[in-house]
Amino acid sequence: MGKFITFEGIDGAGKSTHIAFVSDYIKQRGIELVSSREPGGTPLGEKLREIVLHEKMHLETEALLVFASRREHLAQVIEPALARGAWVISDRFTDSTFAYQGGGRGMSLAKLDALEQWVHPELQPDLTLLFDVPLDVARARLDATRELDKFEQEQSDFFAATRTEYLRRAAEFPQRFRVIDSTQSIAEIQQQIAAILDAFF
Ligand SMILES: Nc1ncnc2c1ncn2[C@@H]1O[C@H](COP(=O)(O)OP(=O)(O)OP(=O)(O)O)[C@@H](O)[C@H]1O
Ligand SMILES: Cc1cn([C@H]2C[C@H](O)[C@@H](COP(=O)(O)O)O2)c(=O)[nH]c1=O
Repeated sequence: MGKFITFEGIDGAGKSTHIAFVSDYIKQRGIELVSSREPGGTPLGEKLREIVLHEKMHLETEALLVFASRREHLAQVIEPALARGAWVISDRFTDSTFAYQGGGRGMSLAKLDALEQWVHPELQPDLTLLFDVPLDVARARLDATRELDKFEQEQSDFFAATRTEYLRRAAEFPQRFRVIDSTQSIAEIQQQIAAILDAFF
């Protein structure tokens, strides 16, 4: 069985910046690696991603769509890869749903727990890297770089609640979460990630 590593954080925290570094670090060990993302990761999931990131909808519709994308992602990509011994890294997974739809939008965590139990009762990431930054730092990074999607246009109270839920989950599941202070330089963060991975191999 392979290992499953997830990347999490509020928009602009910097998680995508470090995926190539982690990918290279793992591949250097001769390990087969599958790199993916959510929502998305499959042709159907990418169509759902477009809808989730750009259409307004009821918060529970949003949660159901991200879990639908995840079900397909698990069936088509994650589970077969892990079963053949490959490692999988995913830019976001279920912690994002708890943080964004639960924390940010205020959806019942009990309903999200039920969806998680339905969609992946057995599977949890082996390691979750949570990139944590104050909201103003994340916002400044996003404003400097790109056109903002539906979530990125949310106000600071949404991201404050999202970040709080992430940190709550990190405290709840300390065995798999590693919280990275993402205000550090990219080089410092990579050093920290390398130490985390060295301990994990
Ligand atoms: N530690 C850092 N110091 C300075 N700038 C950074 C740092 N990390 C990332 N950035 C810059 O911030 C911007 C956003 O980074 P990135 O796209 O990795 O964020 P993200 O958390 O993946 O966002 P999203 O979830 O919205 O995709 C990029 O321009 C990136 O170069
Ligand atoms: C998996 C997942 C994602 N989201 C949100 C979080 C982000 O704003 C976008 C994905 O964009 P990224 O820049 O590629 O990280 O989708 C969500 O609200 N719920 C989820 O479960």
